[in-house]
Amino acid sequence: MAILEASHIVKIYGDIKEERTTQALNEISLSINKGEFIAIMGASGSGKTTLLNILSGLDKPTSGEVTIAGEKINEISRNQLALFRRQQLGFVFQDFNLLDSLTVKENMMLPMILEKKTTEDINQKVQELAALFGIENILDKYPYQISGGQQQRTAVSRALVNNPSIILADEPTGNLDSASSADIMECFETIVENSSAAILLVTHDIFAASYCQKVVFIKDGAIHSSIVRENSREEFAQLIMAELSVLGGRRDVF
Ligand SMILES: Nc1ncnc2c1ncn2[C@@H]1O[C@H](COP(=O)(O)OP(=O)(O)OP(=O)(O)O)[C@@H](O)[C@H]1O
Repeated sequence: MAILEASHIVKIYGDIKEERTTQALNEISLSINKGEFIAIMGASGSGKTTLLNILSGLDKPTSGEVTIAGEKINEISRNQLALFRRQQLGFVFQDFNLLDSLTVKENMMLPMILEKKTTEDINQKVQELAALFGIENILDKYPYQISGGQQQRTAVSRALVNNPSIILADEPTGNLDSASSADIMECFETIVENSSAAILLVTHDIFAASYCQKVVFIKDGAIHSSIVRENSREEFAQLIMAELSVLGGRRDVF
């Protein structure tokens, strides 16, 4: 069942009357099923961030439609959209986006407090996710007292507290060393195995993308191709690398 459906998304930045426009997305259609784990790759400027912003309701498309969990997000009012995003979507960012003045536990609690969950439910969820991602012993620490990998595991846990239908991750391994990157990608694998949440990540990192079940390549704002993982992660990484070289663009920006 599709949890996210994007159809014919077009995004044009700028003032059409002044003729200073950039077409960032050109007729992108994409469907993500429950429990799917997908990466989007493409050269710098190909439209990845624009697409993620539109899929998450942060920005509106010039034309086209996004449906998440059966709701057309373009038709949801501003106030309702904030609520919808908190209930249906989980976000993970490159720079973790934790609140510095709150502990790990408090960072995880915040989205549940905003949802007015009971203290019992909140504590239970924190314990459950902390155990799943191995952060039980740092729950009372502040972000500056823990490593980047631990901060990202906290951010992944926070993204999951309200049981979202889909997790959107923007370069989640961008600020991590290779060991912590592997760690976070394994956390995502755990999510896919243990819940029905789908995961969509945007990345330049072949290693991170190789953990996914499918990689969609975009070029000049349109879907260029997609490949599905069938065998080992190492073999999939080779396939991704080959596809990126066909895609063209500067290698150093992937
Ligand atoms: N707010 C904006 N106003 C005008 N043009 C924009 C805006 N945001 C992005 N663009 C343009 O739209 C195109 C797609 O940009 P986008 O940021 O989505 O690419 P990207 O694939 O995420 O790049 P990167 O990998 O470097 O983050 C680019 O040509 C960019 O210059």
